[in-house]
Amino acid sequence: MPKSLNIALIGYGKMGKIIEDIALSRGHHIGLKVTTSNADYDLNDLRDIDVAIEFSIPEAAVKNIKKCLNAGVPIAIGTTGWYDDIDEIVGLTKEKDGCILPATNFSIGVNIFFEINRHLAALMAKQQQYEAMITETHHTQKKDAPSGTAITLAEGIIENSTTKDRWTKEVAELKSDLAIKSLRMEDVPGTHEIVYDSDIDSITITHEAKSRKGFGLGAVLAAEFIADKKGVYSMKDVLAI
Ligand SMILES: NC(=O)C1=CN([C@@H]2O[C@H](COP(=O)(O)OP(=O)(O)OC[C@H]3O[C@@H](n4cnc5c(N)ncnc54)[C@H](OP(=O)(O)O)[C@@H]3O)[C@@H](O)[C@H]2O)C=CC1
Ligand SMILES: O=C(O)C1=N[C@H](C(=O)O)C[C@H](O)C1
Repeated sequence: MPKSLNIALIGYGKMGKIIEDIALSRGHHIGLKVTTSNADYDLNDLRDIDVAIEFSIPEAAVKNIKKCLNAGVPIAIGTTGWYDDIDEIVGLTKEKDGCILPATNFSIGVNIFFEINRHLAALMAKQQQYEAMITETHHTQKKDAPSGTAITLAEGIIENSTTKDRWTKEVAELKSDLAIKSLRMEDVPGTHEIVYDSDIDSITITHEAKSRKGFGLGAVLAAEFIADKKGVYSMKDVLAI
């Protein structure tokens, strides 16, 4: 068992509640829960906190991350849809000698899927008869589209591709565009599919979350990993992949 931690759950919705159960089952304590009712919490509320786990809303994530950095509390960040500000947050982390671990997806399976995606994209770089497309499907309450995971998958393809140089929503207008299609359906925790299609055949790889438990477990593993660290980490560090 890891050292028992006093954890702040910043965002206590669908994910926050699952993370609470997993954290308690691993011997941790929840010292602070933040929702809209106490979103104005301050540095004093973070005083005895060992590590924070942030699963809130895209508009609130940056403010929450800054509060943790100013309080010297390491933070694992699950919220998606705020990544335009990542450079500022990485800069602030260095300036404050703080610790962050952002992940568009904390599940172990998805992080293995990210590696498979990069490898497949590198193989496909020489096979230009195949056209790539990403589809993500999520529950109807999801606020952002495309999903953070789909954007990470797209970045993995673009880095390894000789033809794709940007991702686009829904349709590829140019040959150099990689389309991400977003579907919303009742109760789907998160499914990501990449299709390489040609006139002759198609290759599809899919990750389908059966519940939110995998995201929650990964977030707690990440919090345990960063609790005594400084710097900028990813799930690759946690899983040593
Ligand atoms: N990285 C990953 O592995 C995963 C990421 N996510 C992402 O995590 C985020 C949260 O998902 P989910 O739990 O499903 O969402 P929910 O809508 O179920 O929960 C959001 C929570 O954030 C709270 N909140 C709202 N405003 C603030 C604020 N200013 N400060 C702190 N908390 C606030 C809400 O409060 P109230 O209860 O009062 O409304 C609620 O408790 C999303 O961005 C989602 O995309 C989701 C799953 C996995
Ligand atoms: O909002 C969600 O639910 C999820 N969000 C993350 C994302 O945007 O990729 C991760 C997961 O797919 C569930």
